[in-house]
Amino acid sequence: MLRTLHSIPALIASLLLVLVALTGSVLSVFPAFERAGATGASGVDVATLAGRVSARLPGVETLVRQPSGTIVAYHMVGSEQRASVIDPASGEAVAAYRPSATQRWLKNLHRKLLLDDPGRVATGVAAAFMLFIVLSGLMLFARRMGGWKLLLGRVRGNTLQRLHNESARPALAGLVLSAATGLVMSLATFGLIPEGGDADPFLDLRPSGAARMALAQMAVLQSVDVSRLAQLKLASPDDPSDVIELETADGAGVVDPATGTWLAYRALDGWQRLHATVRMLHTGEGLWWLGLVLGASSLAVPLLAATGFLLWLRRRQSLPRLANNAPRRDADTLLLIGSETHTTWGFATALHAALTRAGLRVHAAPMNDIETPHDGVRRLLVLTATYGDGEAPESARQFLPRLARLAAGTGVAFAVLGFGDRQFPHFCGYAHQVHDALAATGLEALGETGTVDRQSEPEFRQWCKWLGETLGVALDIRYQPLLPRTTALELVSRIDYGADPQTLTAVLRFAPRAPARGWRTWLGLPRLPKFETGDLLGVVPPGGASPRYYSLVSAASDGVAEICVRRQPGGICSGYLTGLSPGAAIQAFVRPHESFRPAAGAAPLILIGAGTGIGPLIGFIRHNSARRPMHLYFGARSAEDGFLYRDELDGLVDDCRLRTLTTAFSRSADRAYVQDRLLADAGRLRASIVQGAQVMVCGGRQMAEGVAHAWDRILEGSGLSVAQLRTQGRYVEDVY
Ligand SMILES: Cc1cc2nc3c(=O)[nH]c(=O)nc-3n(C[C@H](O)[C@H](O)[C@H](O)COP(=O)(O)O)c2cc1C
Repeated sequence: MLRTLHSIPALIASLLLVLVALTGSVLSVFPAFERAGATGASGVDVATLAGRVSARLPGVETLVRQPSGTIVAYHMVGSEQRASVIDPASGEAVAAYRPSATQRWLKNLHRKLLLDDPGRVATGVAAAFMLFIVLSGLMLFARRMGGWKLLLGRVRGNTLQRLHNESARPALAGLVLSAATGLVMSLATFGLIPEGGDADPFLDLRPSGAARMALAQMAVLQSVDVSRLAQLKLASPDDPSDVIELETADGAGVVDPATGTWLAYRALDGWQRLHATVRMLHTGEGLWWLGLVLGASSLAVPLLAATGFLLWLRRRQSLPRLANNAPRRDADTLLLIGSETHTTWGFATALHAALTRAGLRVHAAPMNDIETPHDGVRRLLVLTATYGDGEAPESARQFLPRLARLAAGTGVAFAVLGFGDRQFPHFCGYAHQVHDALAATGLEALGETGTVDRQSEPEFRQWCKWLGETLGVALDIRYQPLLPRTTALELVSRIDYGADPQTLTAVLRFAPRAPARGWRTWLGLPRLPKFETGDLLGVVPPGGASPRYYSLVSAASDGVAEICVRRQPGGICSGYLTGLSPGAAIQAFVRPHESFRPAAGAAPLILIGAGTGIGPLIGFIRHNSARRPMHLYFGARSAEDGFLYRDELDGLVDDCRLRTLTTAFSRSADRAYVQDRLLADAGRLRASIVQGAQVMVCGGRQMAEGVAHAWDRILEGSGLSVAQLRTQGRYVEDVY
């Protein structure tokens, strides 16, 4: 709900917001410029200034201090009124005062869209929208990050999500301030909040005598520093009954020209002070640096509007259209889905179709729509993703609070399948919470919570198989992940490792397949898709339905797509790839894997891999032209069997791209695993981590679990843990 509310106004108001924000950004620069050009008047009191100016400009009527500090005198020359910029040190007019026409035009555009009241209303509404969007966006962002305390943590998600959130974060405070102060100013314009200063005007005040005191001698004027001056209107020389009017940052009053003392004075009331402060905070007039900060924040608005719109569009497009969704009242099975970026819906759709084909009446709905199941419901199936720090995704946010209010169910069995990512400390944490909460209401659990890591299709199928067996129905799952457009790649070289042809490992290098002829060849096309080392190459074997993913060793800038593939017994895709000869072509696509990249900076990298897991790690080392300290722990069967990239690694050590290479061979006399090598180097590794090192692990799940366990031992007593490092993005894995 919040998300929808958050997107729709963003869509409607985005153009208006962008216009108001951009004009605000440009306007924010003026106070800084004016401030730079203003002649300083610090330490001078108003009496001295007025004395100096009246000596130099006998026809002076009014002195005005601009928020930038510039003093402007309005004075008569003959019968003509002029405005001049004054040098406070001498009282001399140094230039004619000409306010910028561009600035005035921009202000009109910013405040009222060059219209009158309708424009003012529109910009007022825009300010209110902006405030709403920024505050609701902030709440969503905090939830996604796992709480307010983690607001400054590492932003995760795809490129678009990260671009949106990372550009929003530094701009948020500035945008809240701009929008809130803009809103207050608009409300005041339309009289919806008081402006203050309602007291009666000063009327009929007369000088106490005919003789006038010299301005420089007047006590009241002496007591006001020029930096507090707003306006000083002098008494007319031709009218003996005229008085002096003085407005300062603190109040306004009338000064007796005969004595230089107050005839009347009134300090600003609370509302006037509030509006003065709000105006200063909004415009930066009088606080130029804040103006620049707010202007810079507003620059983020077009980017946020564009990325927010694209994210909203993506979410809409990925919403499923469920065929044959049974009405809730007829259903015997409830299928509840907790999802944020909708991939879980793809799995739910396949399960829904299979259960329906098996003869069940299935009603699928977002988890937030939970209601007390009616009498005909026999089973409740929950498929949910996890976000933040083990928390609910958007469409499940209301689930647990609502469940707590529902009547305890009977005769309903339930099963929960979690979708998550093992790289997060609370893998499928929310699914586990849901399981426990359902069990606590007295429902019967069909089994333990199932989990699916990174949308793994085999793991999903395995759970469905278990579910089918448990329910006693045959489930024919026809899950079809939506595949991106594929590119034809041609195998240009291969190097084989391993003694046993059944389990050999091949390093395969592909280049984009050039069309036989045509304009694309002339233009130097085709090209490789964009990818970085560590991204995944998705390959669909001929006749296969779903892709297998291989970590990319190379980056697109290397001109080839290089992967390491181990032939798995019975593996369709690995068998297909390791059976290719140079010249053969495959269809492939790239899936970014942004969380598996070396962090920016020069901190050491500790790379740990076994078997084909060395692939992306050697890719990072190859690209280490800055000679950042990199240490590789590599595990294989033996120096003769499975020691991938052996010669190249020696070269990389000589070249200092790789500082240290530590090997662990599981089938040699000195039998060891990478974990053993890590534990042997515990002291050095702990020191490295304390200095900010990042750990990158790539390989099979068992190895990764053993390595994480070893690291927890290594970090004992350091005040750090693998879980903490993961949250900081300093312990990342590519596990299969
Ligand atoms: C910002 C963010 C936070 C995440 N937090 C977790 C987490 O704490 N635990 C977990 O197992 N998975 C986490 N994930 C992974 C998602 O749960 C996983 O990708 C899931 O398949 C997404 O499903 P959906 O597309 O239906 O929302 C997170 C993903 C993102 C983008």
